Amino acid sequence: MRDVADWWATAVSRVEPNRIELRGRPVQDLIGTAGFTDMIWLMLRGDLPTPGRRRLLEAALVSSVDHGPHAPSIAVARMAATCGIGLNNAVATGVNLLGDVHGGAGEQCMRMLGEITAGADAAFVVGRWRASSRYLPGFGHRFHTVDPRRDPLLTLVEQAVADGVVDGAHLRAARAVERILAPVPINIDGCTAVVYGELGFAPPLARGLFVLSRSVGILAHAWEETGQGRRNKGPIPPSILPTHLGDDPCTGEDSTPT
Ligand SMILES: CC(C)(COP(=O)(O)OP(=O)(O)OC[C@H]1O[C@@H](n2cnc3c(N)ncnc32)[C@H](O)[C@@H]1OP(=O)(O)O)[C@@H](O)C(=O)NCCC(=O)NCCSC(=O)C[C@@](O)(CC(=O)O)C(=O)O
Repeated sequence: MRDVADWWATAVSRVEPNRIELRGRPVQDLIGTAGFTDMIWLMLRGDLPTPGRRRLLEAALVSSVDHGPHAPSIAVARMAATCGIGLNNAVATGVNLLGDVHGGAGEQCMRMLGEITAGADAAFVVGRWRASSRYLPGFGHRFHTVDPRRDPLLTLVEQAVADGVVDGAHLRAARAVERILAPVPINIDGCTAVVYGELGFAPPLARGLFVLSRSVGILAHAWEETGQGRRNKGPIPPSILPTHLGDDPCTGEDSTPT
C-alpha cells in the first residue's frame, strides 16, 4: 500500500479533501497575501523570498516577457493562432521554440559563468567554450548592440550586491566574459542568467524561468492575433515569394542568387 501512496510522492503540494497546501502553506493564507513572484519562488525553492530577492527575480521575469514579432517565439505563436489550433496550442508552439539559440541559452550561460565563479580564469573558460562553439551562450544579438534590458537589470544586481542580498560572483563573471567578447554584447538570456545565478537557481531553471516569463508575451500576442481574425497567416505576406534555388524547370537556367 505504501508503494502506491509513494507513486507521486511530492514535497511541492499536499492536496486532500478540503485541504490544499503549497510547500506546507495553506492556500487560503497565500491568496491575497502572496504575489505571483512570491509563488514562483515558493514553489521552486520551498520558502518565500526576502524582499531583496523577490525584487531581483521579478525584474528578471519582467525583462524577458516580450520582444515583439521579430522574436521567433512570438512570431510562431502568432502564426499558430491563425491556424485554428486553440490558444493553448499557440502558446505551446511559441514556448517550444525557446532553446539553446533563442530564449533558452541562459541554462548554458549559467554553467559557463559557474565555471568562472568556481575559480577558473575567465579567458581560459571562454577559450574552452569557444573551442566547441563559435557562439558563447548568453552573448550576441541579431540587432541590439546594447540591449535596453541589460543596464536596468545589471544595475539592480549591482544594488543587490551593495545591499548584501547577493554576492555578485555571477555579475563579475559575466562582465569578465563581456570584456573578452567585446563588441559582442551580453543578451537577455545572459542578463537573466546572471540574476538567476546570483539568486542560486540551478542552471536548467534559467531556461524554465525564461519560459515562464516569455509565456506572458506569447499569450498576449497569440490572443491579439486571434482577435484580428486572420486565417492561415504565413510567415511572410503572400505577395512575397521565397527565392527559388536551383534550375528553373522551364528555362533550365540556374535561378540561385549570386
Ligand atoms: C543570438 C545569435 C544567434 C545572434 O547571432 P548573430 O546573427 O548576431 O551573429 P553572427 O552574424 O553569426 O555573428 C556576428 C559576429 O559576432 C560573433 N558572435 C555572435 N554571437 C556570438 C557569441 N554568442 N559568442 C561569440 N561570438 C559571437 C560571431 O562569431 C561573428 O563574428 P565573426 O566571425 O568575427 O564575424 C548568436 O549571438 C548566438 O547564437 N548566441 C548564443 C546563443 C544565445 O545567447 N541566444 C540567445 C539570444 S537572445 C534571445 O534569444 C532573446 C531575444 O532577444 C531574441 C530576439 O528577439 O532576437 C528575445 O528577447 O526574444
